[in-house]
Amino acid sequence: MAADRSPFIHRRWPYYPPPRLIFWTAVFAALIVFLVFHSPPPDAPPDRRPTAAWGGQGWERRVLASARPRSNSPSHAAGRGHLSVLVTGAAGFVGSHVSLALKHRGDGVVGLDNFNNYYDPSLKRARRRNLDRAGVFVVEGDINDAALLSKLFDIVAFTHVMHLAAQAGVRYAMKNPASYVHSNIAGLVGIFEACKSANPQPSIVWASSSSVYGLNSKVPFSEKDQTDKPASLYAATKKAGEEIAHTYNHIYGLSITGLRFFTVYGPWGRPDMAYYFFTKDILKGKPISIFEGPNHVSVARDFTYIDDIVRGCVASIDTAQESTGSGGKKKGAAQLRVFNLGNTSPVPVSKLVNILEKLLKTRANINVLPIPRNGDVVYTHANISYAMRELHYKPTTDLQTGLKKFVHWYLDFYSGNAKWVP
Ligand SMILES: O=C(O)[C@H]1O[C@H](OP(=O)(O)OP(=O)(O)OC[C@H]2O[C@@H](n3ccc(=O)[nH]c3=O)[C@H](O)[C@@H]2O)[C@H](O)[C@@H](O)[C@H]1O
Repeated sequence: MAADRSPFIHRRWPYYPPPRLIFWTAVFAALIVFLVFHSPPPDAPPDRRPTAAWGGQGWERRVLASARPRSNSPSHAAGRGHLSVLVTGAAGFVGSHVSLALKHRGDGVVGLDNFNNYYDPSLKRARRRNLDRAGVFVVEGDINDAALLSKLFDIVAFTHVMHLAAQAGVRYAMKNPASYVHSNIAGLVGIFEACKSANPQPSIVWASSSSVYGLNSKVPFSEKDQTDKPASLYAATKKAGEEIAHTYNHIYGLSITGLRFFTVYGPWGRPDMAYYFFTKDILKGKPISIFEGPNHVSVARDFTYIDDIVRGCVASIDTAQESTGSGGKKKGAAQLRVFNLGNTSPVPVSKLVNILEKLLKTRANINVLPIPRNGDVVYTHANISYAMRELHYKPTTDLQTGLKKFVHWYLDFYSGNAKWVP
């Protein structure tokens, strides 16, 4: 009888299933386990689902280890408690330097960066290797990913957020305006949203820009001056960021410090900036353009060396008061500050090129062109008395000294020998 041949009847326990059944059951179980551990949290909206780049137990362990401050950190010794800082844009120029400075003095640091290709991402990856070696884990993700930010704040009670991720570059805003809105407006709001909901709320220090002074002609630029004439979309998004900061401070009690950086340069810098691509082009014998203002006025910048900027950033963290809200509710007035971080010593771009020529021992092939109408301003000069008073900020590196360090790094880096020299 066919029924008698069936393996499933007339059997008594203990029952030993055939090997093929065991195999398929195991495959099925493994599939279920995989789906459970890789599916998004049920409340995550579909467009905010975690990507393969973050999540999982191993990832969380790395975040936690990176966020842990050293028990004998100077911040703790100075009575500021243990600091755990989320640094956005950590694989960027300023972000990588600030992350290392904080880590070296014993603070916990977690980096966040989307490694976009605005400029050569291999430079960002090289910076990330430096950070890895120092024990800073850089999460690969976007500041617009609300689920990722909320996850990071679930895992770590960050005391501070150093928000340096942005779409940089004044002239590129003509080519890709949407990227400025995405990063500098939507991304900033995303960061403030995550911070206001966090419990405890962190204090925030973020990068504004000297470009907010726009078409102002009164120099040096003071934080008290009006900033309602931005000359580029980049400047307009940074100015908008300052206003948005006011709103989040006012409604939610977030402690927020904005830093107006003045043309930051140095080792591990940004290849889209003039000093960097002038170096590259001079070495290649390619012509470079030096812009000049109306009536042949020299275009000049208050070039500021990276180490001075890092000291200003760290001092901003150390003097930031705590946010006053919790669970999205304000409990009292909170600190709101804006500082100029410049060098207070503007240098014409033609002088910068002279210094590079001497350092590179190569004559530049120069075209002098009228300044294009694409967002550039003729002159920047920071008044830094407020930062000197509140942050004890005091820039110490002149352009000659700073460019020497940059050129030294540049030659090493592109011959494959660059080591991190803080
Ligand atoms: O302080 C800021 O907030 C900004 O600083 C930086 O902007 P900028 O000061 O414009 O720097 P950068 O492009 O290096 O041009 C330097 C000089 O070279 C001149 N310049 C430029 C290109 C060229 O081909 N020729 C030339 O003369 C040019 O006219 C200018 O005078 C950051 O990029 C920006 O992200 C933002 O942080």
